[in-house]
Amino acid sequence: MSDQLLVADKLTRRFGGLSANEAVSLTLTRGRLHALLGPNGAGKSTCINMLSGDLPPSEGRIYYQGRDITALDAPQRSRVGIGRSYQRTNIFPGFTVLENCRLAAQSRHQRAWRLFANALGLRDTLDKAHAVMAEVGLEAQANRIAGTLSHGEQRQLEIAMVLATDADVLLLDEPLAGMGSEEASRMVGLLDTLRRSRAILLVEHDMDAVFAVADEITVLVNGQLLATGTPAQIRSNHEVQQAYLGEEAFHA
Ligand SMILES: Nc1ncnc2c1ncn2[C@@H]1O[C@H](COP(=O)(O)OP(=O)(O)OP(=O)(O)O)[C@@H](O)[C@H]1O
Repeated sequence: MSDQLLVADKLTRRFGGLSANEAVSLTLTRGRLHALLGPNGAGKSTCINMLSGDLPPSEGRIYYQGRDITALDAPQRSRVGIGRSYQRTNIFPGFTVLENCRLAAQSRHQRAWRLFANALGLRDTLDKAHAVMAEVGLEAQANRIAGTLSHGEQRQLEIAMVLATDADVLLLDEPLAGMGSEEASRMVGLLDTLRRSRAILLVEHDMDAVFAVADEITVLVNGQLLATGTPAQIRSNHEVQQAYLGEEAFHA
């Protein structure tokens, strides 16, 4: 089905004797935000690293729009349409917001860029940069040096840079980390909008945000998939409640 953009089929990743992910399967669908939850060390980063191509799986396959992309590395996956953000902000702090977005736009079209380095190519990346700045709400900051933005704006910029690569699968690793409540609710609003035309995988510790924005939630514990379901199903799942004993989000 064309709306199923990314399918992870029984992904396993071992580090020596440890199974950081054991036969984890999940599907990312256009128009839906899928959150990945789990206590520290559950295997969330390992999972996102396998989907982004930063870490090869020990076993299992990954499909993008039906095509097996397991063998593609991270830059190749970025070019087919899978973008990721990292736990730590990953921008060029000495460049302006606009320049950061243009560099990201160029990275997707690297080959075309070299062959056709002409005015049209420059215009295309400039147009793309303006479009993504507008989409995340940073248009007014276009000429600011990225390193002088607030923490929340830097995370917005990082997402703009992922969008500039034309990604339709967004793998977002803790985009709310370190944010105050106002910045966090702005980011939740942004995720809500971005999800409409893309598929999003969200790794996030902020439970309120996850339950507010997710269409579907997968819970990992010790590298194993404990449950997948709607927020309401996950909240009332007894095994999940046990894994998160004491967490308010599961006792509402
Ligand atoms: N490169 C590595 N080498 C060895 N062990 C690793 C490596 N990366 C992760 N692990 C181990 O795999 C398990 C899962 O780690 P992972 O970082 O994926 O969990 P996580 O759910 O993202 O945790 P957190 O919420 O703390 O970020 C942990 O036991 C971790 O120590």
